[in-house]
Amino acid sequence: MENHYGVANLQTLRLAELEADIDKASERLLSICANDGFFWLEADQDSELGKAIAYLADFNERLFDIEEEEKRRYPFETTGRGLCSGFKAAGTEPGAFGTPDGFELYMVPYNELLIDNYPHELVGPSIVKNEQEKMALHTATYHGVGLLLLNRLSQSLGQPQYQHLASAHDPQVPTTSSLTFLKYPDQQVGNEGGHVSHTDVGTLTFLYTLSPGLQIYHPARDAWEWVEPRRNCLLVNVGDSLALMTDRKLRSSLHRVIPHPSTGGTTRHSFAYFMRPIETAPLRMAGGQVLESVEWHLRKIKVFGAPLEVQTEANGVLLGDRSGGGAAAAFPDGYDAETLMRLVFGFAAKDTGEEGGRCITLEGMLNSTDGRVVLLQEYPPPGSHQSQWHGTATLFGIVGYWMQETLLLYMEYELGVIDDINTTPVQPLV
Ligand SMILES: O=C(O)CCC(=O)C(=O)O
Ligand SMILES: [Fe+2]
Repeated sequence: MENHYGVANLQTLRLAELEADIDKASERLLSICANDGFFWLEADQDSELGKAIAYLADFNERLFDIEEEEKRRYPFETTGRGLCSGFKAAGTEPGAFGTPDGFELYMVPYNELLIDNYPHELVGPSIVKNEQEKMALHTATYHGVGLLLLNRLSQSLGQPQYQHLASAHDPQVPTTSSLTFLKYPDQQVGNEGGHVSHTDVGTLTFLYTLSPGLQIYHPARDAWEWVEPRRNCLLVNVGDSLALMTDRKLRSSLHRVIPHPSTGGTTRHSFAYFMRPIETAPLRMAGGQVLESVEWHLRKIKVFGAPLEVQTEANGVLLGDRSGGGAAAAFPDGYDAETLMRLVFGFAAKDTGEEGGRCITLEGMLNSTDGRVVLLQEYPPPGSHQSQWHGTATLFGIVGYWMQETLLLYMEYELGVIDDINTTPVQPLV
């Protein structure tokens, strides 16, 4: 596979300097979260976080050594509540190229590990049950680091409306947070498998992996860039919920996983602590609507995980009577996802006369409470000096599963094959 991607140049923060708040660590944290949305967090090997990473890296390998049959007893769709527990088999959702994804995952929910008197008992393979206490201990360490980062961000953001970030992550209140273990088995180099382009739904993601494959989208360079794994460093990124809680002062960045040219035939492991708000935390959406964090979480996870027949149905909604190609709905000759992205931006850029942002909505695509799902949100206003790619990340973040069909729809609109798409003006962002 031709490797024409550069390497992302991400900044590093040391946990110890954030704890002591020296060398302007809080200010740097805010600036990184507002610009890149991704950074390295370096942990001393003998710190609590260093020990948590070492334990979970080992656990990750052992978890995926067990028979798949045992993991399949805990499908994430029906295990626990809040779609944050259990197993997803490989190849069940669209991957980075629209063909089936190349990873399996297993989620261990925060609530069952750490909330006192939580009514749902932890279920799962015996390895998970047997190591519940250790996992609880290490998850608490991760959560504590997350709270430290949120407190430092509140401090740097200053204004009163941003002082609640830590309390919206109260460690004793139910949340959709989870420890998530991923395995990309037997990666074949080429345009298949991987993990679809997306933004993370939650607050902060703490990812650890020693295998390449992860890419981050760099808006200014209009390019995907590899993340080169680093030992003893967590890759931290801002998720949608934190972007929403800070009125998008922080950036939730687009990323994906594709097979790296050096990994043909090998297995890739990664694991993450997905820190998410308490279930009842209010999140103000782009259009002004306020959703409870759990509702937002369920919507977005359903978009990632919608069953094939629902997607086929949506092809009908999105593309007239085109017979459903499912996740692998073919692009027309000569178009790939990135060409289509450019087409979308071309379209967006042409709208420079608009006041305020625009959002494209499709009614009732998901069974959501208000019957509408925002598919594309473009902001700040076209023509503004600020980046309009941020809005595009929101497009991919929310669309996830539907991304290719949406792009195809845009292209058809752009080429005049269809003459109408439903656009609804939204409040400009401040
Ligand atoms: O496996 C990876 O490196 C990234 C996984 C990821 O982005 C996710 O699970 O949200
Ligand atoms: Fe992610």
